[in-house]
Amino acid sequence: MQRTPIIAGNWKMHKTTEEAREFAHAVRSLTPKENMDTVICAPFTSLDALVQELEGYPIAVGAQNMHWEESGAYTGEISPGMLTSLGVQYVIIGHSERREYFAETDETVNRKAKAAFAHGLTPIVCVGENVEQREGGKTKEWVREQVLRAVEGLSSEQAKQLVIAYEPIWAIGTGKSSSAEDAQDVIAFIRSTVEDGFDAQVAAQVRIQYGGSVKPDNIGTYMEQPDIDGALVGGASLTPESFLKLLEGARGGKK
Ligand SMILES: O=C[C@H](O)COP(=O)(O)O
Repeated sequence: MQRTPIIAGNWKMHKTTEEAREFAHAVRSLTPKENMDTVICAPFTSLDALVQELEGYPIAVGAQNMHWEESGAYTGEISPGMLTSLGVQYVIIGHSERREYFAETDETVNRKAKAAFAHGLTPIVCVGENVEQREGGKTKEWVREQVLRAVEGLSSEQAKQLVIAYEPIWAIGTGKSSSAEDAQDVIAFIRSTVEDGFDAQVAAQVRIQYGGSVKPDNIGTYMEQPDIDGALVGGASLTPESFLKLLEGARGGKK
């Protein structure tokens, strides 16, 4: 099964709208078109500008969160329909920073994943263990639970289109990336978990990224792994130079 690799930048809480426009100008015509999905997940305030600046170029735009309801008394929240009306195509759901600082739970992740599909958005669902869980040998047990709770109630057709990002929390923003072999091991396990939740066909199609201190000089080693279909990248996605080098490095790893 040939899966299209997907590289997504997650800008987190970085860049004004003007800075986002400048970035888009710098990268749009240089981004490789063939056989790779490229996404920038930006703060809400830059989404509209990015969609406009990147129209006709091979870079899709994603949000970093959303609410699951269509509308209502949820001060400060953004609905799925608000995102699609801008032309946003992806949404990160359940990033560990949202789970840690903003009370995101497996239940809200599941609601958001369903809402994303109901609106034609592709969810990038994040899972991953913390350092205590890793050291206690609990990584697989933990991510299995996160994955199964996230996909509960999705149809097989939806699950096939899902993107899962495996991001060990201890590797995020620390410079301590997981080895490519360790990441492959957990990601193959996540794929078998999807098979348990659905079937082998769904598991063969779901795309699973690695995230956590991915840089231009190590992305190729992840992309060489059979079950790793891309990366969710924070810090190294913030400058046009580094972002373009990531894409180059990713292409080199997936021949
Ligand atoms: O969403 C991205 C991850 O949190 C990874 O961030 P990082 O590449 O800065 O380690």
